[in-house]
Amino acid sequence: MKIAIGSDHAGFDYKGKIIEMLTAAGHEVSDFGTHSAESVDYPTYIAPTAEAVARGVCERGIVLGGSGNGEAIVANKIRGIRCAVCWTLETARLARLHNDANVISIGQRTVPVELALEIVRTWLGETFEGGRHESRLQGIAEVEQRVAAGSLGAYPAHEKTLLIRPEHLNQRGTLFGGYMMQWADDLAFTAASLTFPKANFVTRRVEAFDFSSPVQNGDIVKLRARVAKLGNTSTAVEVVCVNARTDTLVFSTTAIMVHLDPDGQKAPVPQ
Ligand SMILES: O=C(CO)[C@H](O)[C@H](O)COP(=O)(O)O
Repeated sequence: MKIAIGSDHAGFDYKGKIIEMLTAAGHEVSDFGTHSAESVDYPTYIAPTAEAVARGVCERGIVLGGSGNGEAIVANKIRGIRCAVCWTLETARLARLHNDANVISIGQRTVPVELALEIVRTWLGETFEGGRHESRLQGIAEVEQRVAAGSLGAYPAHEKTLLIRPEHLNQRGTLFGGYMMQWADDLAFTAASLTFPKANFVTRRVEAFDFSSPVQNGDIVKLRARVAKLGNTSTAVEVVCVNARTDTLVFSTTAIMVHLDPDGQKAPVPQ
């Protein structure tokens, strides 16, 4: 079986031991890191591990950390992933029988190594029971679909894709940040206004713009804005910009949009 595995520093030791065991048993293991016990942030390694399973590149995934909780949280953000935290043989068994978990998460600081290895063997050895659990998995899939469609959970995202042309460049030949600031403010306004159509928003402020990677002529950038929080008279809109050619973050910021009544006074955001 093709198995994806990933951990942070706190799960690094068990990751190596699990890889050894799986390889010896004839499985093909893709190791998504981390590659040392140096402290790292687990989403960097867990998201690609879970993604490999979601995309069908690997059939199953194993994620590890200190407790395994944060790792499971990350994995479960990826559409199509059902990740269960396992700390006993029973939780490993049920992860398959009831949840058809395609990823499991183990906390290296919570279980002895022999038990961790047995958890993996148990989970791999069991089969989904089906029956009454089928409709529950169907329910999970429907929740995912509604979240993706924006009808459940967070406020919907609004996107804008831009091709960077020569007229957008500064004297150094990279994107002039002022254009980006205008596009970000426009999109934040659009996202707030489409989320609360009865409101009359103006921008109160936009938090720091920290351009973490330059944008070149011919690059394609994607801006995404989403209402993150609703206050009484204002909303906070998250804006994220990614260079779609290089898949790197260009910046992320938050815009505060205030609703004004017909007299130009701050007023509760109408819903
Ligand atoms: O399990 C985890 C997340 O749920 C992490 O591995 C854990 O939080 C890492 O902690 P530290 O930075 O103190 O080593």
